[in-house]
Amino acid sequence: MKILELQDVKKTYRSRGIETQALKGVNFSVDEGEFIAIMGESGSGKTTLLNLVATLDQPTSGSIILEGQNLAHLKEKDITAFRRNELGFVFQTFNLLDQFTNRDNIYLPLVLSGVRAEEMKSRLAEIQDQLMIGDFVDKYPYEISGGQKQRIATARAIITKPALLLADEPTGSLDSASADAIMRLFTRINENAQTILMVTHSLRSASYARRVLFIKDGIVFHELYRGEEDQEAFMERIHQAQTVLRKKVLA
Ligand SMILES: Nc1ncnc2c1ncn2[C@@H]1O[C@H](COP(=O)(O)OP(=O)(O)OP(=O)(O)O)[C@@H](O)[C@H]1O
Repeated sequence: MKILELQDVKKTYRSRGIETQALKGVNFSVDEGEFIAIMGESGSGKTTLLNLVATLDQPTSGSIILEGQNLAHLKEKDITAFRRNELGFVFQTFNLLDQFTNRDNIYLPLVLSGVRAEEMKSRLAEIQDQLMIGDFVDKYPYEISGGQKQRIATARAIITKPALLLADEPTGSLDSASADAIMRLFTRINENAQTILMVTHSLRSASYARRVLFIKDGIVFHELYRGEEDQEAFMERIHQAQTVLRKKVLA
């Protein structure tokens, strides 16, 4: 079953009389239960793509079909409900609220959905150790580092058990041990049938995915499936593909 389909998606930004074509016709689909990494150089359109799927912005043309629903045909209130019930996000900016403790930031989406306090506690307990957030979960966001904020933001995104998890550079601010811990957690989430779409610059993080999409100048340029390969072999293949693709562009 397809959870997501993009058909000829284009996005042009217009600001101060300047037009930037960030996406020039993106086509791909995602089956339920996939774990996909999106790679591409800075400015290639990765965040734009994720924001469109996250329903935070609309394409200039083309269709985005999420769980069988064309987003362009949904009313704003249905989109809000959809976002809350089906999607989880980890943004580059984290979007944590400084007036709440980290714990309350993590609980916030559950509070909004009316989940009981006991249930919130037990859900946090399931992920707290792997995210290594126990020591600062009762501090405030302004009291912790960028990498620690990233892990709190990740906890908030996954605590609702979203059908589709969208993550923009979820390991961007982390050392390699913390990055590996997050990627192992993503793998566990994915094994529980949740779908993941993750933007990353990290070869190592990408090698945890089952498929890698390469985006270049606003289009999907290439893709790799992991198949039966182990992570090391897949990482090597992603690296080779990157090198070849870069050369092709320069040639
Ligand atoms: N709000 C905006 N207004 C105008 N142009 C924008 C806006 N957001 C992004 N762009 C432009 O669209 C293009 C794609 O940007 P995007 O942020 O999607 O790239 P990216 O691949 O995520 O880059 P990075 O890896 O650096 O985060 C870039 O040329 C960027 O300058």
